[in-house]
Amino acid sequence: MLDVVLFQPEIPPNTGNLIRLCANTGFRLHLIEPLGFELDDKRLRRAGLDYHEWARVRVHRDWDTFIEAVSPRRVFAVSTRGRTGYHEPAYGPGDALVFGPETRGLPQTMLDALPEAQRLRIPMLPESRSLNLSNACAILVYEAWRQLDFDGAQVPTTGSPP
Ligand SMILES: C[S@@+](CC[C@H](N)C(=O)[O-])C[C@H]1O[C@@H](n2cnc3c(N)ncnc32)[C@H](O)[C@@H]1O
Repeated sequence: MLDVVLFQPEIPPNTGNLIRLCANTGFRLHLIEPLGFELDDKRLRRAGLDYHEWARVRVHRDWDTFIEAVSPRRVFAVSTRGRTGYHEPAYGPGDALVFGPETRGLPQTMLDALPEAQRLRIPMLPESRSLNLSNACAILVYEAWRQLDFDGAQVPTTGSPP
């Protein structure tokens, strides 16, 4: 399966949504400190997460610690400053999808360290600023999972009886 990485997330409900997204798709979720909230923040708890939904969440002290612990196959930085459409890569197990903090986005140094093909952008109309973090992440997760034929899921097939 793939790894979703939230780099220094700031807003609890976004992280809450993404804990649930990852629990529902089997993607692993990594949070890179510093976080803009405590993990027991009541705004995070308000997301109503069950115990099992926390099972795939790991917190890392910093970016280097994450790289050392996980050794991702490839890193894809997802950014409004990306140059490659998010639908273009052929995703595979072990790839990491990295998303930036809500107010700042990913550091330019992180983007500069990656080849253009690993800096991904979700199309928007001209003059748009950005999507919400959890929406952007859901788009990427479902594209990657679709490419993996929704591995592990029960997928309804067209024409089957109700
Ligand atoms: C609210 S946005 C950050 C906005 C920040 N000013 C920027 O330009 O990156 C939070 C995160 O969502 C993701 N994101 C939002 N819209 C995106 C888009 N159109 N293409 C790629 N990533 C996007 C990125 O990971 C971004 O760091």
